[in-house]
Amino acid sequence: MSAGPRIVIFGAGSIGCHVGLTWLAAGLDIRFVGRPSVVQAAADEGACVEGDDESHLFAPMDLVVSDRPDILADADIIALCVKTTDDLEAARAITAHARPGTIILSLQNGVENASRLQPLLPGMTIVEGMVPYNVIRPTPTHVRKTSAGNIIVARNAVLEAALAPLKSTASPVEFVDEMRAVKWSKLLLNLNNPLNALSGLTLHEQLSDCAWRRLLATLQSECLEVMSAEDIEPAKLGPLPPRLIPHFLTTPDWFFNRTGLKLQKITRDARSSMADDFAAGRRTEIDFLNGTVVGHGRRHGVPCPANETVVDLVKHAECGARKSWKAGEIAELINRRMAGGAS
Ligand SMILES: NC(=O)C1=CN([C@@H]2O[C@H](COP(=O)(O)OP(=O)(O)OC[C@H]3O[C@@H](n4cnc5c(N)ncnc54)[C@H](OP(=O)(O)O)[C@@H]3O)[C@@H](O)[C@H]2O)C=CC1
Ligand SMILES: CC(C)(CO)C(=O)C(=O)O
Repeated sequence: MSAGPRIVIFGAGSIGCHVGLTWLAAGLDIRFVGRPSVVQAAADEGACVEGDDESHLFAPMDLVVSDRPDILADADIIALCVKTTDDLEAARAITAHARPGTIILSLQNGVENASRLQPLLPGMTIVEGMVPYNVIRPTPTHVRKTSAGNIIVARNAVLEAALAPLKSTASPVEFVDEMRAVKWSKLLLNLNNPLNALSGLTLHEQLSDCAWRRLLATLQSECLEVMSAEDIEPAKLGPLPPRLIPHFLTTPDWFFNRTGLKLQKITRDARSSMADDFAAGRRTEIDFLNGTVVGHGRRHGVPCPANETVVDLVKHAECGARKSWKAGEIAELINRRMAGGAS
């Protein structure tokens, strides 16, 4: 058992299980709060984490997984891994059980997590993190990393010490001073989440098709305009400066598929986390992704018809309307909105 700080993963889903099991394999003191189905699966089958050419198996006795948030009481760090739509319920449990001053590391997508969480969690120290890669979960406790990248976290001395053992592993965590730039850069990638969900395709199939990439490029161009209006320069997370990515996306399939898809190491079974929400019939994080672009665009007078169209389609789909679209159909709706028509 590790003598380091105790880390409780709140939300044992795709990211929670991937991060928690990877850190457990590195010898960190990890516990999980999850749904009863995850508690049962951990007790029956143990767990498995795959990715970065490694896999780790855990026997039931290696795991502490509970559906009772009272295990938060002796947490030094809580890694918040629920969907942003579940923040309120999570915050209530944390406030009721965790010690004041506990570090809450948000590993959620979205650019405004710290400012949204702080009033929900007064007295706690909120730190933002960013998970650049995709994870799929074939069974409740079997997770697989399905694209490239390592976690980035805002500089924080306690977290840097706690996560130092990861330095020598395949999954080191990078600490940065400018987290806002990192989060907005990730938002550019997450603008694809609704497109992937609405396409019904895997990420590999969808991104192999220039028609979908052109749509993503349009969503990103609007977001980059909004960032300029807000004086945000997105961080360079890969080989390309973020402002060049929309151009790269519109290169021919033969070129993009041999470069972009390969660089990102996107496996054939990856799907966006919003596609998971569609499949489970859950509310999505659209308000915190493309919806953020629309909101900031309105504030700055930057038109965002493509993001507006996609937000509408996802919201309608959440209410039971059509979930599966072709890229050309979405492009047509965007064109109509740009021309001032209804979508
Ligand atoms: N999946 C991915 O590849 C990536 C996801 N992200 C981000 O990470 C965050 C988590 O996403 P992801 O892991 O996909 O989501 P999941 O839905 O897979 O995991 C969240 C888990 O938390 C559970 N949960 C929610 N509230 C509670 C609660 N109060 N008590 C116990 N368990 C709870 C959920 O259960 P239930 O479903 O029953 O509500 C679910 O099992 C999101 O912000 C997402 O955008 C970032 C990068 C990649
Ligand atoms: C890694 C990425 C961008 C994959 O789509 C993601 O963040 C998600 O699925 O939510």
